[in-house]
Amino acid sequence: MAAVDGGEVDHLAGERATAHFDVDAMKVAWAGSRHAVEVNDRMARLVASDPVFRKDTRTMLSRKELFKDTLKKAAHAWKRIVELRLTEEEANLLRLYVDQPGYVDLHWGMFVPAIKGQGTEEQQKKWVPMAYKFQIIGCYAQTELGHGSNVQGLETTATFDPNTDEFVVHSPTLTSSKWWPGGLGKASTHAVVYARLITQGKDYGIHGFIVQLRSLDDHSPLPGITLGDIGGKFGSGAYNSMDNGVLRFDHVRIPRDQMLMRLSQVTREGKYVHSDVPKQLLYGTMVYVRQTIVADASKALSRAVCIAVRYSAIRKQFGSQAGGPETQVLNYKTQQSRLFPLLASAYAYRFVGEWLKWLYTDVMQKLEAKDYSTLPEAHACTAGLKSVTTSATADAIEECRKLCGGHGYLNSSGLPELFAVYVPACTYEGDNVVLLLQVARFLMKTVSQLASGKQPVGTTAYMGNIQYLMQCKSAVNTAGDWLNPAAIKEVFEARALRMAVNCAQNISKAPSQEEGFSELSPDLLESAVAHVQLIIVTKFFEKLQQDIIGHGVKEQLQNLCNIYALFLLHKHLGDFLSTGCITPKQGALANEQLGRLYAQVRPNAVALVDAFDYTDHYLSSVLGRYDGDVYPALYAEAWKDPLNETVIPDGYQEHLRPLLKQQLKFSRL
Ligand SMILES: CCCCCCCCCC/C=C\CCCCCC(=O)SCCNC(=O)CCNC(=O)[C@H](O)C(C)(C)COP(=O)(O)OP(=O)(O)OC[C@H]1O[C@@H](n2cnc3c(N)ncnc32)[C@H](O)[C@@H]1OP(=O)(O)O
Ligand SMILES: Cc1cc2nc3c(=O)[nH]c(=O)nc-3n(C[C@H](O)[C@H](O)[C@H](O)COP(=O)(O)OP(=O)(O)OC[C@H]3O[C@@H](n4cnc5c(N)ncnc54)[C@H](O)[C@@H]3O)c2cc1C
Repeated sequence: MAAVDGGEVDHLAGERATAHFDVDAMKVAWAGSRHAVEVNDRMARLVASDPVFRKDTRTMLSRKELFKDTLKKAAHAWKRIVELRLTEEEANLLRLYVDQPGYVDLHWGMFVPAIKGQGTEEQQKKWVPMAYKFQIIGCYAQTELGHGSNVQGLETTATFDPNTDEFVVHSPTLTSSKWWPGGLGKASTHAVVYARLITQGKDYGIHGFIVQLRSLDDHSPLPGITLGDIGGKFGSGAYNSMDNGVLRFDHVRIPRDQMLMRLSQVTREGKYVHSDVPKQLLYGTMVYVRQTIVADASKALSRAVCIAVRYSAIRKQFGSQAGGPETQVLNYKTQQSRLFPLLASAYAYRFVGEWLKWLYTDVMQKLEAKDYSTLPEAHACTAGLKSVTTSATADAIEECRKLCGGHGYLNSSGLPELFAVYVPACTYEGDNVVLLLQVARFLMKTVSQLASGKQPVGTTAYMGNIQYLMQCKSAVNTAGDWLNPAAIKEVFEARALRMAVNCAQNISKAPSQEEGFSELSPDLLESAVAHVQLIIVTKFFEKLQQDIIGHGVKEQLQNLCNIYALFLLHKHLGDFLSTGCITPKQGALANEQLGRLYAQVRPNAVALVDAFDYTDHYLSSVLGRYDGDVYPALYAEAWKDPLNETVIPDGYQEHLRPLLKQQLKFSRL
C-alpha cells in the first residue's frame, strides 16, 4: 500500500475487495520488476514524508515565491541524495517524486546528455564530473525567438578567430535571441548553445558549444551576455516553477575546445573536419529526450486516471429510489466508455515506453559499432511515439478533469495543475505536427523502396506483406472474434499500410514530390498516426507474450490491451471503413465487444489504478486520495485559500461597501 499520508478509514475497501487479480503482482508488471517497485516505493515515501517537499499550497504562491521554493526543493533533494548516497536510479526517482519542474530537469535531462553524446572523451572528462557534482549548472539553449521547429534556421553565430584560437559567439538579430531554454533564465551557470559554425568565411551550419553564462563567484552574467526569464506561463503553479529564459550574446569569446567536437572538429588553423558519421547525430540529445518523454506520458496519464477512477467510485449521483443508495458515477456506462480507454492507454504507453527504451539502447550500441542503419527508424519511432502519446495524454488529462465534474476544476483536485504542466509536452522537444511529418517522410520513403524489392525491417516490417495487406478482408464474424490478437493486428496493419500507400500514390500525381508532400500533409499526419498506433498495439500484444506472473494479472492486461485496440478502432472507424479493412457490421461488433470488456474492467478498476502505486503526496489530489475520504478533504482544503484568511475581504471598504451603500440615482430603478 503506497498511501503514506492517507487516513484510517478505507472508503474504497469495497472496491478493492472485488478485484479479480493480485495487485502486488500487477505492481511488478507495471513497474517492470520487483526491484523497480521497491525502489519507486522507497523514493516516493522518502519524498512524501519530508516537509520540505510539501506542495499542497503551491498553486497559491506568487511566481517569485514559487521559484524560490523550487530552488529550495532542488537544493534539499541534492542534500538528501548526497547524505543518503543514493544511486543514480534512486536519485532520478527522488527528483521525479519531488514533482516540481525546475532547472535540475534540464541539467540532468539535456545538458549532461548533450555533453556525453556530442563531446569528445576529453571534453566529457573535463565537464561531466563538474556537472555531476553541481559545481556548474547547465541548460540546453537551442530554440530562438524566431526559430524552434526549424533547427537549421537558427541564427546565432559562432565564428572562429584563428588569431586567438577562440570562437566568437554572437546574436546578430533580435530573433536570434535564445528563447525558452529551461533553467536559463535565473539558475544556469553554463549552457550547451547551438549556433552556426563559421570558419574560414564559410557557414557549416548548426553545432553545439559549451558557453559559460554566469560568474561562479556571484552568479552575475558574464560580459557580453544578456539574460532573463521570459515571463509567466499557462496555469497556476505548474510550469511557472521553471525559469525558461532569454539569452543574447554580444561577441562573446570562448576557447576553441568548447565546441562539442565528437562529430566534427575545427583545427587550430581553422579547418573544418567532419567525421565519417551522419550529420543527424547532432540531434541525438533530442532523440534521447523524446524517448524519455514517452515514458513520462504513461506517468502523467496514469496519475490523472488514478484520480478520476478513485473519485468516480466515491462520487454518487441519481438513482436513489425510496431512500436507497445513489449510483456511483463509475457505474454509468458513459463514464466507463470515457474512462476505461484512458486506463488502458496508460498501460499501453507504459509498455511501449519500456520497448522504446530498449530500442534506444540497442541503437546506441549499434552506433558505437559504427552501424548507422537503424538511425532513421529510431528517429521515426521516438518522434512518432512522442507525438502520439503526448497529444493523447494531454487530451486525456483534460477528459479526466471533466470526468470529475465541478470538483475536477478545483486546483485541489490536482488536475488543472497536472494539465498545465503536461500540455507543453505537445510542443517542446519538437512540435507534435512537425514530428509526425518526419514520421510520414520516413513512411513515404519506405513505401517507395518497396517497389525496388527492399524488404522493410523493424516496425515497418509489416509493409513487406503488401500483396496480402492491400487486399485482405477481415474475417471477424462475431463480437468475440475481436478478442483474437491476429484479427486486430491484421486490420491495424492493413489500415496503416493502405493509408501510407494512398498518400504515396497521391503524392506521385503532384508536379513535384515536395509539392505533393505539402498538399497531402493533413493526410500524411493521419497516416503517421495510424502507423504509430499500430506500433503501440503491437508492443502491447508482445508484452502479453512475456512471462507475466501473478493471479489474474495476464487476464487483466489482455482486457486492457483489447480495450486499447478496439477503442482506437472505434475512434478511427472512418479510417478502417474508408480503406476497406472492415465492414460497418464488423465495426459495430467491435463496439459491442468493447462494452463487454468495460463490464469486465469495472470490478477491477480501483485495483488497476492502485497498481500504479502512487502516494497521496505524488498524486496531490483530494479527489484521488487512496482512502477515498474525499469530502472532508475538499472542505478542509478550501479554508487554506488566502482569500479565506480574513472573513471580510481586502477591498471591501474601497469597492464593495460604497456600492452597497450607494443612493439610487436612476429613475427607472
Ligand atoms: C504537477 C507537476 C508535474 C511535474 C512534472 C515534472 C516534469 C517536467 C520536467 C521537464 C521535462 C522536460 C523539459 C522539456 C525540455 C524541452 C527541451 C526542448 O524543447 S529542446 C528543443 C527541441 N527542439 C526540437 O525538437 C526541434 C524540432 N526540430 C527538429 O528536430 C528538426 O529541425 C527537424 C527534424 C524537424 C528537421 O530537421 P532538418 O535537418 O532541418 O531537416 P530534414 O527534415 O530535411 O531532415 C534531414 C534528414 O535528417 C533526418 N533526421 C531529422 N531528425 C533526426 C534525428 N533526430 N535523428 C536522426 N535523423 C534525423 C530526417 O529524417 C531526414 O532524413 P532523410 O533520410 O534525409 O529523409
Ligand atoms: C515549456 C517549454 C519548455 C521548453 N524548453 C526548451 C529548452 O529547454 N531548450 C530549448 O532549446 N527549447 C525549449 N523549448 C522550445 C521548444 O522546443 C519549441 O517551442 C518547439 O520545438 C516548437 O517550436 P516553435 O516554438 O518554433 O513552434 P513553431 O514551429 O513556430 O510552431 C507554430 C505552429 O506552426 C506549425 N508548424 C511549424 N512548422 C511546420 C511545418 N513544417 N509544417 C506544418 N506545420 C508547421 C506547428 O505545428 C505549430 O502549429 C521549450 C518550449 C516550451 C513550451
